[in-house]
Amino acid sequence: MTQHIIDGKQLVSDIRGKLKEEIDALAAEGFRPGLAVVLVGEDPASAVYVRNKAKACEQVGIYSEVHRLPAETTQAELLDLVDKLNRNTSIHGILVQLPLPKHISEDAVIDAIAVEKDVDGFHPINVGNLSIGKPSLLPCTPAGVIEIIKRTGTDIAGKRAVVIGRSNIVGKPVAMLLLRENATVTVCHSRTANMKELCREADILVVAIGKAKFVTKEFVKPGAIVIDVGINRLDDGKLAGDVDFADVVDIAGPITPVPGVVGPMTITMLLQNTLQAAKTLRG
Ligand SMILES: Nc1nc(=O)c2c([nH]1)NC[C@@H]1CN(c3ccc(C(=O)N[C@@H](CCC(=O)O)C(=O)O)cc3)C=[N+]21
Repeated sequence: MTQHIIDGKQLVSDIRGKLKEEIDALAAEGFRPGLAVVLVGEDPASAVYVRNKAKACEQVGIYSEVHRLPAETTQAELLDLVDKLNRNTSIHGILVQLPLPKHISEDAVIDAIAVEKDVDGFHPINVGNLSIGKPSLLPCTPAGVIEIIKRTGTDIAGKRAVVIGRSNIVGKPVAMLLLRENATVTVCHSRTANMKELCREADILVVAIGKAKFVTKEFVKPGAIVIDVGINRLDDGKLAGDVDFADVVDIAGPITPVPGVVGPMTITMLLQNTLQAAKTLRG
């Protein structure tokens, strides 16, 4: 019984295939979307993601450039680069990889990115537009989560959705997007009482808490959709999600394994955002 395990490869290749068609059509008109990725310092995990992003861009025909800056880069130097990228007309998306070294204010850097080029959807204007239901660039992981749920064939409207985690980059925006799809949304966090009982009410359970194998079968209603956003490196070097997959897989409905679905979908949504930004900026 594995047909309810969501196939990330299939999902991602479907969407990237459609993006490529659209990008090829733009190329025929002499226009090419461009993404700039900025990496400050030497975090090895970040280096892997940045390489994956560049590879994905190449796959669909998006121009990409990676700016690797030393860990000692000052905030002023980084802001100067962001300013140049804001004014560079062949760049339509700017992603500054987080976290940044402690001497640089992430807020200051995010605020400096042109709203139209903010393909992470982290700028306060994009966050605000999401929350009041106006068009905006959506944060990639949350947008990917909604896309995954929709592609299971589920009608989100009227469903009970529970999100575990309330971060600005995943939990809160996922809750906003589920609300926009007319789910009834509950957000759980470290101070939530009766978390298992609340989660067991969920038709859709999204887990972004950052604790390996936190969610066991006592959290899951039989047949519920389980989306695991966690990526935790275990002592043995393997990756594990926030969901104890082996424990939950037999009781859950459609479920995402880690690695394989949410991560690659995040990158796919980054490609989609870059295309969207490019079309907007082109006018
Ligand atoms: N400004 C900014 N935007 C981000 O979107 C951003 C960021 N900073 N900082 C770091 C996190 C992390 N992140 C991932 C994206 C894809 C995978 C991914 O594709 N993971 C593969 C496995 C990769 C592996 O083997 O390590 C998977 O889950 O199947 C993982 C993590 C984006 N992030």
